Amino acid sequence: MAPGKKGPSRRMQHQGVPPTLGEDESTGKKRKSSASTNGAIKKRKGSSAPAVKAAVKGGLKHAANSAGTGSTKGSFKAQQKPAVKPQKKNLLDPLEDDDVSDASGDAIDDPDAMEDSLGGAGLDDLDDDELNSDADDFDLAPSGSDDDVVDSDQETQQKGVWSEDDESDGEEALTAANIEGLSQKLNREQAAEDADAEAELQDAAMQTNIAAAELDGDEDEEGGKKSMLAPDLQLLRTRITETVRVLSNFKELHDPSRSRADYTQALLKDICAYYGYSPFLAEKLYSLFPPQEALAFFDANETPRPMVIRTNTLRTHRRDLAHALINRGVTLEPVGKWSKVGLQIFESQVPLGATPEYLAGQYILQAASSFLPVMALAPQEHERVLDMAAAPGGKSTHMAALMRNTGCIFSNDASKERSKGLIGNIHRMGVKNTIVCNYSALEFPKVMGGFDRVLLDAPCSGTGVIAKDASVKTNKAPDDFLRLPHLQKQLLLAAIDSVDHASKTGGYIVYSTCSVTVEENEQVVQYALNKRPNVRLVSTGLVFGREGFVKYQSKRFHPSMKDTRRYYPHAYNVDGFFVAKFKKIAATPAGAVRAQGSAEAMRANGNGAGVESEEVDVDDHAEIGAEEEVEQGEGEFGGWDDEEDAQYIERSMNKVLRRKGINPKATKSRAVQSLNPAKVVENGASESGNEGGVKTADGAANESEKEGGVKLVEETAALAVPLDEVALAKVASGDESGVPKKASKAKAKAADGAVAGNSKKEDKAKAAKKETKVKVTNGATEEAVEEAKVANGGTTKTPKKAGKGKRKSV
Ligand SMILES: C[S@@+](CC[C@H](N)C(=O)[O-])C[C@H]1O[C@@H](n2cnc3c(N)ncnc32)[C@H](O)[C@@H]1O
Repeated sequence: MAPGKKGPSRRMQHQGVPPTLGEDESTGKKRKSSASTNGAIKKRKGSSAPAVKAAVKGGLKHAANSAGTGSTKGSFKAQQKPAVKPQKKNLLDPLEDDDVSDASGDAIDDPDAMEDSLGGAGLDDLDDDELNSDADDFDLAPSGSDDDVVDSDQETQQKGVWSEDDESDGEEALTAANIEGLSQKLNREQAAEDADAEAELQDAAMQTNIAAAELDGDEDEEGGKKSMLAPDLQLLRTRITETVRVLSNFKELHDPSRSRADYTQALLKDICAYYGYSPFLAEKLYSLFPPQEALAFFDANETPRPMVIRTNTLRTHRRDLAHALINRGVTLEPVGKWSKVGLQIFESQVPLGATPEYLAGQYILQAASSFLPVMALAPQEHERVLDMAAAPGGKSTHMAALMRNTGCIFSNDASKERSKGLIGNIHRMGVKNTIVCNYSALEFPKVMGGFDRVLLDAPCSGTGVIAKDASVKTNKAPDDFLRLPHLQKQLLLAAIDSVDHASKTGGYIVYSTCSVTVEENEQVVQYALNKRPNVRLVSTGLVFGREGFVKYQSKRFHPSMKDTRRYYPHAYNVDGFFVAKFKKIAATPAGAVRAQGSAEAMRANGNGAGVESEEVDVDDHAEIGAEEEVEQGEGEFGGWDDEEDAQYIERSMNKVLRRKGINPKATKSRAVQSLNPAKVVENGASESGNEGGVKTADGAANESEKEGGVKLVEETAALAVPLDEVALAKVASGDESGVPKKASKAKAKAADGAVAGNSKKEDKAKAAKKETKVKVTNGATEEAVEEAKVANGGTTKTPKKAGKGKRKSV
């Protein structure tokens, strides 16, 4: 629903049985939303709130502004009510509805909740159970403040009851002789009041009309007055639609006095006002689509995606689960032919996060788009698989089901807190082939390598899930789209380097985000292709989704980028998502790994925690890598290069500043420095973790970058728990297949996720690491950095100079 529109609570609406989620874009928009979930409710609440707040605030400003523009004090006060109140009520009522309907108390597992269409699948399809199928089958105010507003309200009331006129009237004795006269007088006064009220209403309406006229693109003559008027959402909408219409057929329809840029500028302004986006993000998202489609995208972000559950085929069959839930009064349908385990929920009498079936682990609440990366990865039975950023476990548990609890999954997440949810889901869902670890994924493959497949469901900006988290509309800044991609690139290289190219069954890496920006998707993939020529993009095998960009603005990507897949809420009624699948065709050269500090770290560490030579055959890689390095020539092939990245980041920052009319050189001292990429590296996406810099779409955000570096780095250090201290969910089953020797030794310690005692050596190293990292963040010298590196086994990021020295000594 567009902001400001009033309607019955979504929960109250009977949805009937809409077509199922699917692959057909053309049908994607026909479906109405389904039963609310907590997630969906929160999302809707969140998505309306900024616009509502803005509108209400705007309304107050509007009223106050009238006072500042010539109204008498009295009339200003009297005007406020009609000008503000109706709109306030209109806008807030739906939120109240939502609050009431928020009682269902579910949505625990995956913050994702979704929708889409592919038509056709009915309950008859329920026996297409994934258990029996192949994983690959998937197919204010100038003069007035708020206080003034309150005062004026009170004064208006007083005048009505205790004005001098009233007092004298009240004292005049009521007699038979004067009763008629007094009555007439009262009538006259009443009529005068009514006329005043009417005039005020008209005045208020006229002001709205003034706003409307201004919406037509007229320049604001009174400087600032325009922005203080309440936005008339209906008029805004009309103007947005009209501007889009002109932009879609510019040649024929445009006013010759206005350029395309003028229209676009005006449209973006309206989009920000109507939907509540920051100008920066509105432009970024708008630029992904033609105007008409951009509008559909922004609209789709105002509506929650349908709720979907994924059947846990380790515990039940979809048909059985469907029947059990139908018996509890749940209206559902298969999600679409593309999934054999998804059920779309249209209505539920029971909280879906607390049914006996849920508690028994028969399903997980999971957005449809979250199925896709796992389907693309297609893990096979008996394989060794790494889920690099796994919490809260929606994808790990899906992988376990596809692998029928065989082989071994390493489910890693840098957030200890979120890892608890991951462990909970693993236990609830009867997953027994999974080891939970708590590293920054940047530490891989130092921690362990040689995997058959790796999933990197990367921390991202969340621009694909705005319907779920409306704060994304305003809380993203340009540097987020530098910092996050920087981290994502590093993580992706680590993912590639963790895969065994010689795997008999695999050798695949899937990279996914719930973001739609090019910076976090195609650019990251392209970076990996540049830095790791030993990987190729391959088909995801997913039956729907748009091709990734090969061209975007002035950027050109490798033609194989067509193999990647983009998902949009307006196109498929699923969360915005991106999926890329790589095949590793040769070992990563040692030089490249060394450039990341991994191989180097391994040696300095005497072969890092949990690493067994047969699992990561460093020497083997080194040998093959050396050959390849000769073939490819030095410098063409390597790990990430912070200096190079820093230059890209600075160039990008300068561009942004120039676009804003700021001279980057002139601002070097402040604006640029405040966004200094070096600072970003120190504070965030660096060293053994990205934690300081990472905000994840689903709330895994580590806000500590705002809280100061010390806390952040302490957390970072604490997160780097060696594998021996890891929660070994697998232990519960006694199954040790695929567990490295060191890891399996520690199993008893970690069965319940508790961290058992460390060896003294590890404690010392950790303490030194923590201490030194704090120093570094506080502006430590190169020596301290170097010292940190030594204490840390070489993993701390070192200034290039120091780094070189260290490398020489290796
Ligand atoms: C998109 S969420 C993952 C969702 C998960 N794959 C699922 O399906 O349930 C991203 C995760 O990355 C984690 N994360 C952030 N930085 C990380 C890092 N450097 N290493 C590993 N995990 C990281 C966050 O804690 C968050 O849980």
